[in-house]
Amino acid sequence: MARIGIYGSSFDPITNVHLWTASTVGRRCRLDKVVFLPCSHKRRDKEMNVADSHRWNMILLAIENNENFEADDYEMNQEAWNANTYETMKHFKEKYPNDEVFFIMGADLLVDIGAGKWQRGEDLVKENKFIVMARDGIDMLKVISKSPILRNNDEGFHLIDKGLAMEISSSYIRDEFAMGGEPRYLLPDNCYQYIIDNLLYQRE
Ligand SMILES: Nc1ncnc2c1ncn2[C@@H]1O[C@H](COP(=O)(O)OP(=O)(O)OP(=O)(O)O)[C@@H](O)[C@H]1O
Ligand SMILES: O=C(O)c1ccc[n+]([C@@H]2O[C@H](COP(=O)([O-])O)[C@@H](O)[C@H]2O)c1
Repeated sequence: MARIGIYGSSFDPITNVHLWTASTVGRRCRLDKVVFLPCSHKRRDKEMNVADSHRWNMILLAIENNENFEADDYEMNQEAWNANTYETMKHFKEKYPNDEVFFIMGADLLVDIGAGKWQRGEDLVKENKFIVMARDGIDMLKVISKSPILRNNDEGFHLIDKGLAMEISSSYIRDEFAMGGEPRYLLPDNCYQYIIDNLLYQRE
C-alpha cells in the first residue's frame, strides 16, 4: 500500500516553497509520491492570473527531475467549477483504491475549513486524512479544539512543523514581475525563464 499526498493549489505560479514543502512533507510523512493538483480557472472564489495551460506547463517544468513528484490535471479538466476538495478526494480515493491518500495543506486552510468556509467541510473532514503544515501565527491544536467541525474528527490530522517559516507566496512573485522586480531565485530557473519567454505576469 502506497502513501500518496495530494497538494492542491492555484500554483500561479509554482514557487520554491511549494517544492520545498512538498519534499519536506514527503520525507517526514514517508509519502511514496506527492501529486501537484492545480485548481481550475473556473474556480469562483479566486481569480487566476494566467491560463491553465501556463500554470500546468510550469508545474511540469518544476517537477521534471523529481521521481517522487507527479502532476494531475483532474480539477483543470472538470466541466464546470462545481468541483470542491470533497469531490476531488473522492476521485483520488477511487483512482488509488489500495493506497492511503492524504490532502496536504497549510494551517491557514485548516482555519478556513474549521470556520465552515469549505463546501461539505464536515464530510470532507470525516472521510479524509490531512497533512497540515504549520504557518506562522497559527496554533493548529487550538484551531482544531475550537472548531466543532474539526475537533470531533481530529484523528485525521497529521500536524507537521517544518522547522523553518520560509514564506514565498505566488502573489509576491506576481507583484515583483509586474513591478519590474527580480524574483529569479524564488522559483525554479526553467519556470522563471518560461514566465519571461511568455511575457506572463506583466503590468497591464
Ligand atoms: N510557507 C508555507 N508553509 C506552509 N504551507 C504553505 C506555505 N506557502 C503555501 N502553503 C500552502 O500551499 C497551499 C497553496 O497555497 P497558495 O497557492 O495559496 O500559495 P500562495 O503561494 O500563498 O498563493 P497566493 O499568493 O496566490 O495566494 C496552501 O495549502 C497553503 O497553505
Ligand atoms: O472545497 C472547497 O470548498 C475549497 C475551498 C477553498 C480551497 N480549496 C482547495 O484548497 C487548495 C488551496 O487553495 P488556495 O485557495 O490556497 O489556492 C486548492 O486545492 C483548492 O481547490 C477547496
